[in-house]
Amino acid sequence: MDDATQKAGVLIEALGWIRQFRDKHVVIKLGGSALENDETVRNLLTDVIFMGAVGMRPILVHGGGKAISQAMQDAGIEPRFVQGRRYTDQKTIDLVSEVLAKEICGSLVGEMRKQAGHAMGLSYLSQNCLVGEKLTLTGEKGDKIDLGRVGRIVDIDEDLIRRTCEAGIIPVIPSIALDSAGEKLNVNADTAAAAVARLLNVEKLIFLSDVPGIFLDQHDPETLQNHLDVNRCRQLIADGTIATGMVPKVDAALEAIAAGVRKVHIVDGRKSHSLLLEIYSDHGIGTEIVPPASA
Ligand SMILES: Nc1ncnc2c1ncn2[C@@H]1O[C@H](COP(=O)(O)OP(=O)(O)O)[C@@H](O)[C@H]1O
Ligand SMILES: CC(=O)N[C@@H](CCC(=O)OP(=O)(O)O)C(=O)O
Repeated sequence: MDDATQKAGVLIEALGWIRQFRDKHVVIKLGGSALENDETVRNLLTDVIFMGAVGMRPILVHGGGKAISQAMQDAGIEPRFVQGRRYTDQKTIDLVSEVLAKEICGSLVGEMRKQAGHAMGLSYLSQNCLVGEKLTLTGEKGDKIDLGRVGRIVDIDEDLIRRTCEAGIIPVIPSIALDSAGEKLNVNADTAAAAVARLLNVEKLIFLSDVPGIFLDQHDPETLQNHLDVNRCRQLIADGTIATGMVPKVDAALEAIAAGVRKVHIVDGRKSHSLLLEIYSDHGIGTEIVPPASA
């Protein structure tokens, strides 16, 4: 096949998927290592702009845990985590807000505008869309653990997010919520993305991570799982195959699916144009998590 025919083939393959996903909302969680490299971020944002340009309605929810830890260390504060959540006192929530809502959200919106995309930050700085309440964890002995200004999402401004998408603008949402008193809460970005996906009842939720997907054996690339249903995921968490940072991601995925989200993908954010390959080609590249066969 010559080069031109091959290029046309790629476009024609994409056509079916473009039709299928027209007007469908998709939540993309950007965080962790995927945010560390400028070129990676630029490529990912090009993909997001492409999705919007062909009629899909992407919504970006982002974290930035590594940048927050760096800012804390620069300020002489040692980061401390309990069950994967950052202990967040008043000084820390000020730093978290500065890094997530001002620096990272601002630069993602700026980069998309530079690439002629239409994007807008939705945060407490201008238009808040995440409503939260304080999260208290339970320790191994049933004791209550107070993490300060750490929260969980209880509601979203669905109308604001939908209106933004309908205007052809890509919402960019940092994982900070406001409580009923208007005070800021630090929310884990995986759970924030899953809550937005759940409450908007979107077609897809995509987690961009620093691995190609879920492995049965992380040391053996041949064991990458392309397709897992919810029951298999539960088994893999119970037997320890899915561990560490992947647990909250998969837990959040299972919650989103239970609430009606049709598919969750875990994709390698470091791989160039991973979003386009996952959505617009016949063979996705990461792991897709789907409802149980009988559902
Ligand atoms: N079965 C598994 N398959 C793939 N990754 C796994 C698995 N179990 C644990 N992990 C770990 O989960 C990590 C991803 O979680 P995390 O570091 O929180 O992601 P991110 O920072 O990209 O959001 C991987 O780097 C990997 O070390
Ligand atoms: C409560 C809590 O832990 N919040 C996270 C929010 C950022 C985040 O989740 O960022 P990543 O997606 O890059 O890990 C934190 O402070 O690190």
